[in-house]
Amino acid sequence: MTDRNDANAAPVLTVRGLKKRIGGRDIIHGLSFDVYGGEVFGFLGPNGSGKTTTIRMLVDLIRPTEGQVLYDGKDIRREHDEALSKVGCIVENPEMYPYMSGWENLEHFAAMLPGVGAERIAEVAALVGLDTRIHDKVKTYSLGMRQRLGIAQALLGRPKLLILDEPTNGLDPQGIKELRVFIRGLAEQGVSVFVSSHLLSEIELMCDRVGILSKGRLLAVDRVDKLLARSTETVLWTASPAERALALLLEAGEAKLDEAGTVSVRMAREEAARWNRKLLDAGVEVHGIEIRQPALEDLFLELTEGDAID
Ligand SMILES: Nc1ncnc2c1ncn2[C@@H]1O[C@H](COP(=O)(O)OP(=O)(O)OP(=O)(O)O)[C@@H](O)[C@H]1O
Repeated sequence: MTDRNDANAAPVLTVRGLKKRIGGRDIIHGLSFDVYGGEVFGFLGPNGSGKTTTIRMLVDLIRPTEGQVLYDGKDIRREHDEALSKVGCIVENPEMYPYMSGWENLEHFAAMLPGVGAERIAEVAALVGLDTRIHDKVKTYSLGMRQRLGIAQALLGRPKLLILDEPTNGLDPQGIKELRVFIRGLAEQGVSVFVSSHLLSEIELMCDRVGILSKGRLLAVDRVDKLLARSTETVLWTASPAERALALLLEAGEAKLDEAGTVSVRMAREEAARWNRKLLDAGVEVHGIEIRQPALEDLFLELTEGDAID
């Protein structure tokens, strides 16, 4: 994994000051970020945070109120066709004809793209692992296969960036795993992927960087490991009397006592020894300490707390 702060890395997608106002209400409040060549960028936010609205602006389905979207330096307003030729996108469920075969569906879309013929259709079918079933009718495909056919369609025009809106929706864990492997494979071949999700855990493992969206604002954009370094560990004490341990640890932070009698509190690993001594000095018997690594999910939930119910 390369460090995307490298000044020489060229962005495939550049977004600057992107805003959307609908019906007098600001939905998107000025997003700015870049997606670089060959990286997988996760666009994360709870339901209703504005992911789909943003993606619609990125692919020119709706017009931004303000701001700029550039693909490979080409502005989607001023150099519309050239800019959009760099991007393949699946927003929600792609339209497929169930009574036609996968191949016929791809042929249908290829007809709109100059220079895309049978050879490229065979290539994308193989790329998404549908080569053995490509001549079967789409109505016989599983959801995962339909999804892959949608991706094949988006890849027909050899885009530099693939945009996927909530691609894990409706997939079982095996399907999610396959999608992850596939997306990483695409990135390794130099195709950048922008993938949105409301469930961090499902895409954390496939992304180089993530942007966390809440109420139309990007709260953080960084590499997964750097985001993790920002969050603190949780320390769990099994001690008795547990209530006494809780009372003391409440001085350290928002300590909680669970039904099993374990007191948990978020604190840096280095702090744990000092607080443990305090417990012992106060006559609390400590039976065990566990330091739990922060999960990106915790940081995500913390940053976006309360967002989904707004
Ligand atoms: N055409 C519209 N008119 C009015 N409000 C809209 C419109 N489109 C989106 N919104 C509002 O903008 C906010 C963001 O919606 P959006 O669909 O972009 O969120 P999302 O993050 O994609 O969520 P979800 O995953 O639920 O689709 C929501 O509060 C939604 O109600």
